[in-house]
Amino acid sequence: MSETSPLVAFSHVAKSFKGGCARDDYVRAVDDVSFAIGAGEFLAVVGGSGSGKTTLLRLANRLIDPDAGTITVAGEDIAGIDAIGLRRRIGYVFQSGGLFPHMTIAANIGITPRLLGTPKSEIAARVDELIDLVQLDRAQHRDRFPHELSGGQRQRVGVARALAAEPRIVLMDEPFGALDPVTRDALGNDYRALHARLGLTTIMITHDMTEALLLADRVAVMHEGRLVALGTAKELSRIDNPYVGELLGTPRRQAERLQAALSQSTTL
Ligand SMILES: Nc1ncnc2c1ncn2[C@@H]1O[C@H](COP(=O)(O)OP(=O)(O)OP(=O)(O)O)[C@@H](O)[C@H]1O
Repeated sequence: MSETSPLVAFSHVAKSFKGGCARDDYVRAVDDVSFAIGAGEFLAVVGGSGSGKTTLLRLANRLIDPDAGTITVAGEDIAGIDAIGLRRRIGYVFQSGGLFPHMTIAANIGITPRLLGTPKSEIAARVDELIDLVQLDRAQHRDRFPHELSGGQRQRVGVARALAAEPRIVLMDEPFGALDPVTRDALGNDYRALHARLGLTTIMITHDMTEALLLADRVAVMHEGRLVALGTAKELSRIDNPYVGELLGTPRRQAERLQAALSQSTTL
């Protein structure tokens, strides 16, 4: 990662929403958040429900605009970039896949190139390439509808669709959250390999600290709208923050228990 030219940078970013019972109540969804990530980096964002993770992603591709602060992509303030153009440069993978139910898998994957006016024959070739890339079966899956696929297959389609316009940056909102642990693990590892192979820069939200530590280069911890920690697994383990300690406790205990169980079974 280059310290001098981050690919995505947040500087004192804040976003509040009207909420609560009283007319003037505001929820500080994102509160004075600053961080930068370099090209090729994989950042996981963890934190409890309502801590501001999704708001952070939505700010990064101008689905919403901040009340304060600056967000830059490749050094350019995104406030001055056309929002639709920006979104085409940044892939977005939704938790539920976010596929259009009435469209085939091929049509879902090809939607962005189609909106960009890419010729039909080029779209068809690109769709085939993307189906291969996310390890689906062209013959079996290309012309099916989303409800005819498993949850894991739908998420693979979601990843293919996000990559269709060849973005450098991919934002993922809990992409593997609704999957069984085996599928989740396989998809996480496959995506990590794609991230490296395509030279992507990824920001992925997850509720699972173990997944975050295993997949990401660095982990950002959000708590009540604030970024309370950001670092590698090793760096996080040294941070003196009770919330971070609590989040790291589960993977630590799991690793210890697993180690104990494995050493017991080998001595039997
Ligand atoms: N459009 C909105 N209008 C009003 N309040 C909102 C809006 N979007 C988010 N919020 C509030 O902002 C806070 C942060 O929400 P956000 O969705 O970013 O959290 P999150 O960490 O992604 O949560 P989860 O893990 O449950 O998805 C919450 O209190 C939420 O209710």
